[in-house]
Amino acid sequence: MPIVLDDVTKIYPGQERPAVDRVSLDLPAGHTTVFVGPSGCGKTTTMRMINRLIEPTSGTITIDGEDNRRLDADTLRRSIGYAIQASGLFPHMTVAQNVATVPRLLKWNKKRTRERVDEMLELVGLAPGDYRDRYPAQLSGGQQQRVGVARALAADPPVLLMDEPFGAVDPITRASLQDELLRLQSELHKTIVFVTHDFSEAVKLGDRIAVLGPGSSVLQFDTPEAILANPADDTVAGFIGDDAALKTLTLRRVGDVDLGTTTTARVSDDPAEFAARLRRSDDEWAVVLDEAGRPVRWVRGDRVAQMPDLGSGGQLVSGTVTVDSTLQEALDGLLSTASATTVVVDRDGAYRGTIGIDDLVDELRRIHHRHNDAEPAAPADRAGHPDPADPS
Ligand SMILES: Nc1ncnc2c1ncn2[C@@H]1O[C@H](COP(=O)(O)OP(=O)(O)OP(=O)(O)O)[C@@H](O)[C@H]1O
Repeated sequence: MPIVLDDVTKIYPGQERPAVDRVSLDLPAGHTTVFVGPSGCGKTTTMRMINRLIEPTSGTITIDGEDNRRLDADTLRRSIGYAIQASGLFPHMTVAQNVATVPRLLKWNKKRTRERVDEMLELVGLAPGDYRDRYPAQLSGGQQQRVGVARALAADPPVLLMDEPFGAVDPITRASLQDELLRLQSELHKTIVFVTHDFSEAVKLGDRIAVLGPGSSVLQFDTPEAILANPADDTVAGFIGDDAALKTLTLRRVGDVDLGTTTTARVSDDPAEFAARLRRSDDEWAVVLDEAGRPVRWVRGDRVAQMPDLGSGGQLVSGTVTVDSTLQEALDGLLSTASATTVVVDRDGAYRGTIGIDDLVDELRRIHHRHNDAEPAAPADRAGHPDPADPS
C-alpha cells in the first residue's frame, strides 16, 4: 500500500508555528522509508497523522489511494501496525494479551488469536512456550521491543509505523533488532515508515530516507547511498557528519563481498595430517571447527604438529560476524578485537570464511570510485534491498 502525503500541515492548539508545515511525500509500497531529523522537527507528528492518532489541520493523506479520513477505525487498525519506543506494552497484560491487542479488537476467535500470537512470537525470535505468559516487567528491554514489533504485526497490516522502536536498548541489542527487522521485511514487504534521529540507523534500514528539517520540511528524499554521496545542502551534510565514507560501509553486508578463505580442520582431525595440509597451503593461521562446523579456535601453522589433539590449544575465536552483518559492524568487530582478520559465520554459526581490514579498505575505494565516476549518484544496488524506484 503506497502512502501519499499531500500538502499536510499540523498546527497544535495554542501554537503559532506549525509543527508540520505543508509536507508532501510519496512513500512507496512494500519499502521502508525512514524519517530522520533533529528532535522536535515534527517526525512523530507526521507519522501519527498517517494512522490518525493526530488529525492534520489541512492537507490530505491517502493510503492505497484512499483518503485516510474516510477509513473507519477498524480498517485503520487492520491496515496499520504501530510500534513505539520502549515498546509501549501494557504492563498489566501478559505477552500473549499484548500481542493479541488488535486481533481482540477485531473480534477474532480464541483459537485463531492464540495461533497468531504464537506465530508472531516465533517470528520475532521468542519461544512462545517460554514467553507467552510472562509480563513485560519479566522481559529484557530487547525482548520487550520484540514483543512490541510482534504486536504491531499481529493483524498482518500492510503498513507498519515504527517510531524510534529501538531507541531504548543497548547498541548490540539494537543492531540485532535492526537485523531482525531487515530479515522480516525481506519476507513480508510491508510499507514501513520508520522514525529515528540516528542517521546510521536510517542508512541501515531505509530503502529511502527523508531527511527532515524544522516543520518537517523535506531537505532531501532519496536512497541512503545517494544522500551519503551527494547531500543536498550543508544542513544535510552536517547531519550525516564527517564520516560519510564510513557510514557507507553500513550499506554493504559481509555476505556481499568476496570472503577470504583459510585452512580449516575439525576438532577430531589428526594434528599431523592437518599440519601437513597446512604446510601445503600458505596459511600461517588456521581455524579449527567443532563437529557442527562452527569456528572454535585459531591455531598457528607451525604449532599444530606439536599439539596432542585439536580440541585444545590455540586462541579462542572471538568477535565473529555473520553474513548478515554490515561492513560497519565488521569494522567495529575488527577494532574491538584488535585483529586484522575476523571469522565470518552463517546464520547457524557455521564457518563461512574470513574478512579483514584490507577487504573493507578495498570496498571503500570501490564505493568512492563509483561515485566519482558517476555523477549524480548511481542508484542504490544494495543486495536484499530492492530499489524503490524499480517496482519490479
Ligand atoms: N500535543 C502537542 N501540543 C503542542 N505542541 C506539540 C504537541 N506535540 C508536539 N508538539 C510540538 O510539535 C513539534 C514537533 O514535535 P514531534 O514530536 O512531532 O517532533 P519529533 O521530530 O518527533 O521530535 P523527537 O525526535 O524529539 O521525538 C515540537 O516542537 C513539539 O514541541
